[in-house]
Amino acid sequence: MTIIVDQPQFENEGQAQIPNSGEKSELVLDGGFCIPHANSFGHNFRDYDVVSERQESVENFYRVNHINQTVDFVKKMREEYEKLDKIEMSIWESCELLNQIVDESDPDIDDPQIEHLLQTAEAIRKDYPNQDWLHLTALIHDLGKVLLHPSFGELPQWAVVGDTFPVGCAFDKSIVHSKYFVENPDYNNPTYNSKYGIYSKGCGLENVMMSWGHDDYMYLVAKENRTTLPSAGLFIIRYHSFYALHRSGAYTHLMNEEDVENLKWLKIFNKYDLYSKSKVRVDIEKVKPYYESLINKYFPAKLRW
Ligand SMILES: O[C@H]1[C@H](O)[C@@H](O)[C@H](O)[C@@H](O)[C@H]1O
Ligand SMILES: [Fe+2]
Ligand SMILES: [Fe+2]
Repeated sequence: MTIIVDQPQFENEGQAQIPNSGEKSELVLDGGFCIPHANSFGHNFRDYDVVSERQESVENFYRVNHINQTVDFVKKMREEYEKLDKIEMSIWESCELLNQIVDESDPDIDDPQIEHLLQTAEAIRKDYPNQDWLHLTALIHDLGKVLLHPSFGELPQWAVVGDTFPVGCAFDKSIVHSKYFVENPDYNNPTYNSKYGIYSKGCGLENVMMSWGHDDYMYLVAKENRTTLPSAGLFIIRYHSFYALHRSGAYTHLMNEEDVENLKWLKIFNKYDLYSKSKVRVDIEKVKPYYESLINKYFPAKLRW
């Protein structure tokens, strides 16, 4: 299959690997996908400053998030959730659980999350029909938001949703509402507030501690339950909220070669994650058998969470 790249920043970076087939081919971005002009509230996507009914609460969300996401907090969360001792549940069951949850950080959507999962997955499936791992990645990318549910410790919104960023090195200006980092205890700590902080050039994102939330948690669940998804799928799950990297190009000095390859897929995925958010409903019962077959292919029947 030969498809063409239409995004300039990829032009000189060589060709991207199709993880499942092992063959090299060119990638099409937006394989026909139409990017809408406005979100479901009639505003631009990811406009965090426009006056809207959600602006104030979203800004307040980021204030609390930026103050509390510290190196110590992330270490504690990783230790707690690595145990995977909360519940046993299938992927589909967790999709249904997510239906009760609304994300307070998102200026573009206030629908139940299962709509967003299916809208993303169906949109990407249409443009990349042969990449079934990408369809499943889209379906599960936000499942880590179950952390908001009482069975998972009912974490506060600031510890589950919103954009993510590295802790242990300087907070970048491109992070949404970055002014609130001045109140973060790590902000004035010389060990943590330089460009590299506790990291080194090209150390690889897997060695970087990200702010704790649904991305890192779902990555952990998928990996520890031995998913057979390719590394690009796991990368998308783990870094899809890292807008400072995939949108603004910050923190690239921490990436290694594998990150550079995987980032190409994340950039493709992001278009569907962001711009498929709409009021158009997907017929869940109709598409369920297809996604169940993918879940069986890439995951065990029950997962430890
Ligand atoms: O508010 C949204 C939402 O929480 C998404 O799930 C996350 O991936 C985005 O990065 C964030 O901006
Ligand atoms: Fe997300
Ligand atoms: Fe999402």
